[in-house]
Amino acid sequence: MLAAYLVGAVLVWLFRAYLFGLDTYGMFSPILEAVINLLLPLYAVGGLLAVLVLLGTPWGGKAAKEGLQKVGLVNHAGEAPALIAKRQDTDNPRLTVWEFDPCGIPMGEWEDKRARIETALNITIAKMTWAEGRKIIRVYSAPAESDFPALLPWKDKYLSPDNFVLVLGESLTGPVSVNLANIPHILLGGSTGSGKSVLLKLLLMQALRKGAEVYIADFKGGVDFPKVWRQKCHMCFREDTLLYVLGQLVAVLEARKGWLEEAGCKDLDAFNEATGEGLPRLVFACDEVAELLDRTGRSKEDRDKLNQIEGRLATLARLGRAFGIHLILATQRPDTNIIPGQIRNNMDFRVCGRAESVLSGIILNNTSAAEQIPKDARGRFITGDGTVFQAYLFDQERL
Ligand SMILES: Nc1ncnc2c1ncn2[C@@H]1O[C@H](COP(=O)(O)OP(=O)(O)OP(=O)(O)O)[C@@H](O)[C@H]1O
Repeated sequence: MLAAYLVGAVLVWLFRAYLFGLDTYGMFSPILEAVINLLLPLYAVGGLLAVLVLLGTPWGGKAAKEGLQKVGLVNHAGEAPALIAKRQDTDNPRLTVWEFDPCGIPMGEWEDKRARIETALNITIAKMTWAEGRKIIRVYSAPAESDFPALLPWKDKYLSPDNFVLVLGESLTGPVSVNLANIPHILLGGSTGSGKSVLLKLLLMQALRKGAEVYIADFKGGVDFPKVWRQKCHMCFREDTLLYVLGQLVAVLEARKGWLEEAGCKDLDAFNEATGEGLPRLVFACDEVAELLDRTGRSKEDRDKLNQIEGRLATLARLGRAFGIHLILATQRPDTNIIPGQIRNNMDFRVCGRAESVLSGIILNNTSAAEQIPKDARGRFITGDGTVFQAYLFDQERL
């Protein structure tokens, strides 16, 4: 439309004598011609400026700003974020990327108002990230009607060929995975029935298939782990056994430390490559770690034992990465001080299922994150970076 406007202006200017009948105004003709000569270029320049302004404002920018204003995503001055650009995602054509100038609104507030932003923009948000050194907020969206399947059965072809990548499920942006070689420990949270035990086992199954040795603490006598698990994993059914096993893992850590130092290798993979040793990764898992570490009503002797268990877990959490020793801990209890900071702070990959705000705050440092998971969703989780995904459901009898 603007191009037609500009072409029209040029044509009018070229044929001005004919169009305005300049010759017919006698002595006023030169004045009229001068006025037209001045006005038409001004008209063209005005059009050009309009083009430039429109090019700088993406399609729908005004509506997006108004929508966000209406749902209350505003800064102290009452200003809503400005849309800078909107495009199709190059990696995943199903997604649209919205780039906003956040106008000083912190990411936490975007997360808190996620559902309202979805309504305002009529989209389903797949994830939100900072870009360009926190100058821009990128919102990755799918069409509003997009949803996760209620069930995503596990298929063996999903097993990652990469060392030591474990896959968890699928988000709207694609598969969600974690590489234990880079992020060594995983903390899973979720209220009862959220699907965290199934997710924990999904991760352990992949670790086993990749050649890791798996250690499981389970004080319910193994009822949660069918026979096939007990055959393939080292099970700890009692606190004494657990203390002993954790002691062994710390001893392995110390031994590996010496070997790596001697060989001048920075981590387990480098050591295995340099020496051809093939030392396995060791994974320790506990489905209810808050329960395990709870001292309430326990005798002095038991509390001493739990202190030692906690100390050994903390050592593994702090030093395990380089030596290929990993923790995967799950909890459903929203007790802030039961998982000690020195363990929790070293668990960098955090995932939370359906949960109350306190548990969501403990796992993800964001009390409203887990609200994005519908109450009836099973196996639906959100990661620390705000990615929602549906976990693969696998048959735990077929380990
Ligand atoms: N990924 C999934 N997809 C679909 N359904 C799932 C998924 N994971 C779990 N479920 C369903 O949810 C039920 C509860 O799962 P799970 O036992 O893992 O929950 P939980 O959070 O560990 O609860 P609890 O702590 O009480 O054991 C399962 O029996 C299964 O029917």
